[in-house]
Formats: sequence, structure tokens, C-alpha cells
Amino acid sequence: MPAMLAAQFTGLSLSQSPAPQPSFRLRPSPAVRARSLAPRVAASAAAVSAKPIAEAPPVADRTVVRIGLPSKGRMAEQTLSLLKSCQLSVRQLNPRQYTADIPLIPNLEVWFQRPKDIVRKLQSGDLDLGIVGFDIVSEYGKGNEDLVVVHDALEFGHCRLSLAVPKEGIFENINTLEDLVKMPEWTEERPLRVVTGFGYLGDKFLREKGFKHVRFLSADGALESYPPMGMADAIVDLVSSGTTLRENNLKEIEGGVVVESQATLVASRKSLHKRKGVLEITHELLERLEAHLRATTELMVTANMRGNSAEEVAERVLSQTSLCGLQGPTISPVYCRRDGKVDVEYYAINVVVPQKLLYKSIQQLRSIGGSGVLVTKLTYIFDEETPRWRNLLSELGL
Ligand SMILES: Nc1ncnc2c1ncn2[C@@H]1O[C@H](COP(=O)(O)OP(=O)(O)OP(=O)(O)O)[C@@H](O)[C@H]1O
Ligand SMILES: O=P(O)(O)OC[C@H]1O[C@H](OP(=O)(O)OP(=O)(O)O)[C@H](O)[C@@H]1O
Ligand SMILES: [Mg+2]
Repeated sequence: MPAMLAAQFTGLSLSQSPAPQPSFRLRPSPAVRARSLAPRVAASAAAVSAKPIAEAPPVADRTVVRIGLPSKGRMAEQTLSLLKSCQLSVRQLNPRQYTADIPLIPNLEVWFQRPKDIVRKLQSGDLDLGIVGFDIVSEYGKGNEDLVVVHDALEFGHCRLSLAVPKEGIFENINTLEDLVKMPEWTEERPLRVVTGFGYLGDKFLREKGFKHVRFLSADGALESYPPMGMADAIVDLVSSGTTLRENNLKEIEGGVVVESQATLVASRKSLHKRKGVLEITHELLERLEAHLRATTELMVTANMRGNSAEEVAERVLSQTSLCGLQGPTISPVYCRRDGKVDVEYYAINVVVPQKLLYKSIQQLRSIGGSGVLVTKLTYIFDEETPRWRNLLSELGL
């Protein structure tokens, strides 16, 4: 069925909206904390009402832990490949089956679900954990405090939920959200018509930004066709490369980003507290994911260097800015037999360098006499403690 046939006007008018709510945005940062969605999305939860926690079935009636993974769409393959890179290959006996397992974690059951259903099932207590885009967590979680984002930056599925308008016509000189709010065209009789698949977030965002006369049209796909067809004035949709907007003569405007998104690991707070094994499994997943993602930007460089002592070689290596490693280089003697005697003429240097500095590091190594350079990919870099785990425990009051 064409997407537009599935569309329906919700008739939401922002003129009856309550006072503006504080805005929210995911800001991925290296040590972002595990947190509940509540501070950022809870504000209008009452208006659009998440399923009350009290309606969910008790969490204690099953012993196996369940994680929901995207069954289709662009996140599905990348989720499996990230898990595989963490030695957590998912074993699915039949591609049409919705359940699978991860042999390395015996008490964990995998359920393939549509992303929005993962969020719904986390809230209903049918799943304990899930990997899903932050856009979907925010839209379908609606500020439910039971949802806890355990890892907010799994480094795939990057996109933003953004408002866009036509490049031409009455929007030709509209370049900011402020310009759009101030347009005299929008009245109670003729509101700004916005088509979106993100009704909760779209509504909340425009209310907060002071829009008074807005009408939402909900649709599932091909949203960019609505303005050129005259069916909507603006769209609120996901953007990654920006190609679809461009090809349909639409533009984003300053201040129009509703939420930045990428794949996240989400958990049910109740499960973390009450279901046996959930906290332990979450800890292992978090450790592996963090250590793996940390490792993907680094490379291990090994080289040999002639020298009189390890200290003398260390002096030379540490004089180079790109060769300091995580905690300094590891330098070890290379033993060889010369004239029947064990002797040390060379030293082996092991140093972890950022991928983007690899070439510079090799040049620096050569300049101080390094030879036989080997470069190896790393699977994990485990730090002493993962900041996200500490933050999760504090979020849970543990
Ligand atoms: N350009 C993009 N467009 C849409 N989603 C993207 C994009 N880039 C990353 N994503 C992420 O991928 C998730 C799934 O998007 P996708 O469109 O593949 O699946 P779907 O919406 O479930 O499938 P369908 O569009 O067929 O209903 C989004 O919720 C978002 O987190
Ligand atoms: O900025 P871009 O890289 O061009 O990506 C954005 C487009 O991708 C998504 O559509 P999708 O491909 O999922 O098709 P759909 O509309 O059928 O869901 C999204 O809804 C945009 O239309
Ligand atoms: Mg899509």
C-alpha cells in the first residue's frame, strides 16, 4: 500500500498545548553516562502517556534473560556484526525463526523484533535488554523511567531526526526555526502541516519551540514526497546523508534537529533490579562492547630497534609525540645467539597508536631507527573499569 494511503491526520492542534517543556538531545561523548530517559523525555509523558509500569506482568516468572535485536531494516545486519566482533555471534538455526541464542552467554535468549516492538516489549517486561536506535527509544519510550540507556554510542546507525521544509516558494527565505515560527501564514484555520512517523517527538519538539498552530499528519515512509505533492508543509524525518532531502528539493533549517541518534543498548530497570542474571549479563555485554569500540580506533604497532639498553631505546621512542602508547611503549630485548653466546642487539617496541596517526607513527619510528614494522588490529582494549558500568550502578542506586 502506498505510504500516503496509510496516512491520517491526527488533528493535534498545538494551540491547546501546555507550557513549553525543556528540550533534550542526545549528545554522544566518550564517557557518556548510562541514564534513564526521564530527564529528557519525561516532560510530556503524561500527555501522550507511556504504558503504565503497573500494567506490565511480573518480571519474576521466567528464568532466561531476553535481549531484543532488530529483525529487519538497516540496523539488523550491523547489530549482528557488532556482536560478532565482540565474540558474541548470534546462532539462528533458521532465518525465519524469531529466536536465537548466543552460545557464549548460555542464559541469554535472542528475540528478533521490529525496533519499535523492542522498546514496547522492554516496557511490558517481555524483554530485558535491547539494541535499538536512540530515535526509536525516545519515540516509543516516551520518557518511561523503566528504560535505561546502558550504552548510548554503539557507533552505527547514525542519523538525526530533523525538521525540513521546501527550498523554494514561501520557504525560500526561511532558514531557521525562528523564521518558521514567525511566519504569518500559520493560523488556527490554516496550521503548519507537518508529516512525520515520529508523532510523540515531533509534537513535543514543536510545542517546546513555541509553535502555536500545527497539525500533524502521520505516515510511515516516503515522507519527502508530501511537501512536493502539496499534502504537507514540512516533514520531521530521519536524515543521515541528506540525499533524500536534496533529491526532493527540501532543506533542513537551523535549530531544526529534534534528536541525534545512533544505536544504543537499552535495558529495563525493573529487570536489572529483579531478574536473576540480567545485571551480570549486562555487565559482560557492556564490558565487551566498550572494550571493542575503544579498540576499533587504535592499532598495535610492533617494530625492532637497535640499541644499547631498553632505557636508551625508550628515550628515543618517547622523544616522538606519536609513540607514547596508552601508558607508554613496551620495550623488550630480542635475544640472539652470536659466536655461541646469547646477546641482545635489538629491542622490540610495542605501542598502541590511534588509527588516524598510523602513518605519522611509522614515519617517527623510522626516523629513530625502527625497522620490521608490524601493524595489528586490536579486538579489545579493557580499561580498569568501564565508566558506563559505574554510571549504571549509580543510576540503579546500587
Ligand atoms: N537514513 C536513515 N533513515 C532511517 N533510519 C536510519 C537512517 N540511518 C540510520 N537509521 C537508524 O536505523 C533505524 C531503522 O531504520 P530502517 O528504516 O532501516 O528500519 P525500519 O524503519 O524499521 O524499516 P522500514 O523503513 O522498512 O519500516 C532507524 O530507527 C534509525 O535509528
Ligand atoms: O539522509 P538519507 O541518507 O537520504 O536518509 C534518509 C532517508 O532514509 C530513510 O528512509 P528509508 O530508506 O528507511 O525508506 P522509507 O521511507 O521507506 O522508510 C528516512 O526516512 C529518509 O527518507
Ligand atoms: Mg525506514
